[in-house]
Amino acid sequence: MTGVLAYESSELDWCEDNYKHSEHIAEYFNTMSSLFFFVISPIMLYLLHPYARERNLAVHLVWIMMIFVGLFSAYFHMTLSFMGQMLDELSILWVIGLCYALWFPCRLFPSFIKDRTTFSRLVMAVTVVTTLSSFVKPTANAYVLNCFALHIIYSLCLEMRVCTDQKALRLCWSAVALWVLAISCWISDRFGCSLWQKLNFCYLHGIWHILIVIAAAYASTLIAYLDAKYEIPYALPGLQYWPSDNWLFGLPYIVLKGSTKTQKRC
Ligand SMILES: CCCCCCCC/C=C\CCCCCCCC(=O)N[C@@H](CO)[C@H](O)/C=C/CCCCCCCCCCCCC
Ligand SMILES: [Ca+2]
Ligand SMILES: [Zn+2]
Repeated sequence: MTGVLAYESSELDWCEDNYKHSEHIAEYFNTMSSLFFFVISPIMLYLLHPYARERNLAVHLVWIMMIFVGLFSAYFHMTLSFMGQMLDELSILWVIGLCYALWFPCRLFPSFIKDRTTFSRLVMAVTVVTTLSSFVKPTANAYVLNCFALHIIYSLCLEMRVCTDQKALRLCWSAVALWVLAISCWISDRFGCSLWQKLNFCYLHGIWHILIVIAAAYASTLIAYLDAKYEIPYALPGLQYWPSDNWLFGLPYIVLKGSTKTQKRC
């Protein structure tokens, strides 16, 4: 057991120099940038509360679990332990599973699935199997997770093809652009480390942490907004940005201009 908790017991080691700034923290900047999850998650919990209250309080689990993703990510980069790696990757997998169960559009369900409860059970089964398989070849886990990201983007493209809502389209492009920037940093840190070491700039993985949490905030709000338009149309959902709609950068959230509760569709 102590083996998997030991410092540097993971096969992964990111580009940032180890123990450069602290003898107890393997990758200082990567650890500190994981704390960004603690900043964004409570804000998103607060901003999405009106939508969650109307639609399903389980929506709050997404950003509660993202706090754990940040915690496990910080623990992983602090220790580079195998336990840290698995906690980091499996917590991401379970957040993605939860997002699928909550928000994947009914009209994109496989034909043999008739309702969200059955779909959620299928997602649960896939998540459990993926969790167990992740111990077979742990170095492949990150690539499997990135494949889920590609499927999310593909599903978003299907949804946006029929969307004429300019605010939703802008949010979609912003989310995709942030993801492209984030994944470029992740790949560059993974495969271009010798170049970045020559340039004395080994912080790309830390920058990935900051960009991916914002991309997740954008993408999850967009999917929740499309879901709200379909499932609770009487609540007249709209999109706004915090702290101000007029700022170039802000966190998106859903405003509900109507209120009466009626029967949900799925
Ligand atoms: C219908 C589904 C809607 C889904 C909405 C999006 C839900 C967001 C879910 C997860 C958030 C990702 C959190 C990333 C944590 C990063 C921690 C980390 O750096 N881990 C690395 C090791 O330190 C590890 O190597 C990373 C592995 C890859 C993770 C891939 C995450 C995919 C995130 C998907 C984000 C969607 C963005 C879509 C943009 C249009
Ligand atoms: Ca390192
Ligand atoms: Zn990381």
